[in-house]
This record gives sequence, C-alpha cells and structure tokens, in this order.
Amino acid sequence: MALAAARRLLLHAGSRLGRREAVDGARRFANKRVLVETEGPAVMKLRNPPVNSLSLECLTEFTISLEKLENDKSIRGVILTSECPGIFSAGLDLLEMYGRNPAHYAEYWKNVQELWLRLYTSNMILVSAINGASPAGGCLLALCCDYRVMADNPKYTIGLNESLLGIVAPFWFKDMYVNTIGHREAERALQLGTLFSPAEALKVGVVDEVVPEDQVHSKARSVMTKWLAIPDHSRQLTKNMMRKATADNLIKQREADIQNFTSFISKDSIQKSLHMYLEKLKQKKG
Ligand SMILES: CCCCCCCCCC/C=C/CC(=O)SCCNC(=O)CCNC(=O)[C@H](O)C(C)(C)COP(=O)(O)OP(=O)(O)OC[C@H]1O[C@@H](n2cnc3c(N)ncnc32)[C@H](O)[C@@H]1OP(=O)(O)O
Repeated sequence: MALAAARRLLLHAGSRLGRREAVDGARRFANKRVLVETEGPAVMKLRNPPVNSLSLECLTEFTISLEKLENDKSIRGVILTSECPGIFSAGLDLLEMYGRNPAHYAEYWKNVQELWLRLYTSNMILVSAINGASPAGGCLLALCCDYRVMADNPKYTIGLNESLLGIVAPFWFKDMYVNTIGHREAERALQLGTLFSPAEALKVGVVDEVVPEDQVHSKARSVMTKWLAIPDHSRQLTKNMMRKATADNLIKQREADIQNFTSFISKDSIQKSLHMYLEKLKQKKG
C-alpha cells in the first residue's frame, strides 16, 4: 500500500518535473535517484550515491522512469549509465536484505523482479555504458541490455558475485547469465562468484566492447545509432523470440520466487553472512 502511494506520488512529481524542464528547452526529467535525458539518444543515469545501490526507492524510481520512456513512442532506445564516479552500480541494496522483516523482504523482491522483467523484455534498444564497478545486481542491469560497453579500467569489475557473500543468485539471474556467456562459463563464474576485469569480461562475453574510459559514452552513442538503423518491428520480434522463454520462466513462478527469497534471506545463517560481509565492507575503510 505504502509503495503504491509512493509510486503515485513519484509519477506525479516526475511528470511535473518533466513538464517544467521541457519548458526550459532541456528535454529531460528526473527523480531523486534517476536522471533521464531525452535530447538525442535517451540516456538514463543512476545517481544514488555513494555506490548506486538499488534501494527500494531507487528501484521504484528506476521502474517509473523506464515506464515513462516506454510510453513515449518517440523514444526507441536508451543508454543506461551512472553519475556516480567509478561505480556503475553496487547492485541490490544490502540494507534492504539485512535486519528487516519478512514483509519487507517480500516487497523488496517483488520490486527487484518488476524492474528486471521490464528491463529484460523492454521493446526499446538498451545499451549500457558501464563506467564503473558493476557487481551482482549492477551486472544484472547491464546483462538486461542489448549491448554492453565497458570502460577499460582494471579497477572496475563486473560479475555475479553472490556466492562470495554467502548468498545464491536466483534462477533467473542464472538463466540470463547462461544466455549471455554459455552454460560452462556461467557455472564456473557463479560458483566462484567471479568479478571479471574489463579484459576478462570481454573475453568471456559478459561485455561486448571495452573502450578507453573517456570514450564509453561516445561509443555507446555510436552503438545506439547502429541499432536504431534496424527496423523496430523486426528487431523487437527477434528480441522477444530470444528472451520470452527466460522471462516467462519467472512470470509463471513469481509468487513462489518471492516466498523462496523471503525464507532464504530470513535464515539466521544468511543474515549472519550478510552481517559479516557488511562488516568487511566497513573495515575496508579503516
Ligand atoms: C536456494 C534458494 C535460493 C533463493 C533465492 C535467494 C536469492 C538471494 C539473492 C539476492 C541477490 C543479491 C544480488 C545483489 O546485488 S547483492 C549486493 C552485492 N553487491 C556487492 O557485493 C557490492 C559490495 N560493494 C562493493 O564491493 C564496493 O562498495 C564497491 C561497489 C566496489 C565500491 O567500493 P568503494 O570503495 O568505492 O565504496 P565502499 O565499499 O567504501 O562503499 C561505500 C558505502 O556504500 C556501502 N555499500 C556498498 N555496497 C553496498 C550495497 N550493495 N548495498 C548497500 N550498501 C553498500 C558500503 O558499506 C559503504 O557504506 P559506509 O559508508 O556506511 O561504510
């Protein structure tokens, strides 16, 4: 209920902002954590500092922004990137999965599923300009895209590292990984929780291209231009043919997946693992 109300408020605020900024001549709209520019190729920038973690609020704003773009028939493609220096996205917000109650976990997971389904099955062309670290849910966002360009900086890593946290990537994360890099590579990378450097990610196929850091955005734009030259109807039908079975696999068991997540994440042993991981992140500083 609370989330539905927040969603209505955000949609309302979003459209107000959209109108005001359009009058200023800059075609863009923004929520607090997501900025969307629609001048030229549309660009969606995550800005949830310090690490673009996907909190419930951030997920909601992201989903709403995507919905607005999908509803604008003049927009055929979106570049997904980050405004936080050195970070694409740190993935799901660990604080949404730690020390909360089952109802919260269920609500959070429903929103994770919702964003994934929208992104993965989007009719728009999605290109990610990966300009920073992209572990776990950050990698998931990138994997939803039709093409991934990553900055050539060995400090940035990408991959589904869930097993390093003592948690398990859900079957639909796994399915998408398999679709992208093949069964053997996915099996190994998932068990080891591998975080790939840009060069390794390119080699294994997690990303499609690695370019110097200052060229990530221009490359993403030129990729978008190429993809925009393809007729929408044939490209969309082809995308749907490639992705539908994977999305349907989750759609037919959404409720069971929410139940699985809620009972898994509520376990004492899993909460303990998350606690240790969060402590490790804190100690990194000291
Ligand atoms: C068999 C049954 C199966 C059932 C299904 C169960 C399914 C469960 C699966 C759940 C899926 C989860 C997917 C995820 O996405 S989990 C999140 C994984 N993310 C990570 O591991 C990233 C962790 N973060 C980092 O590695 C680094 O922070 C960074 C992104 C490389 C950036 O490093 P940097 O040095 O710049 O910054 P700091 O590390 O100092 O971080 C700054 C502060 O941000 C906090 N932080 C970092 N990441 C997160 C996060 N993901 N969520 C929340 N908060 C985060 C960090 O603690 C610092 O906070 P502080 O300033 O308060 O200390």
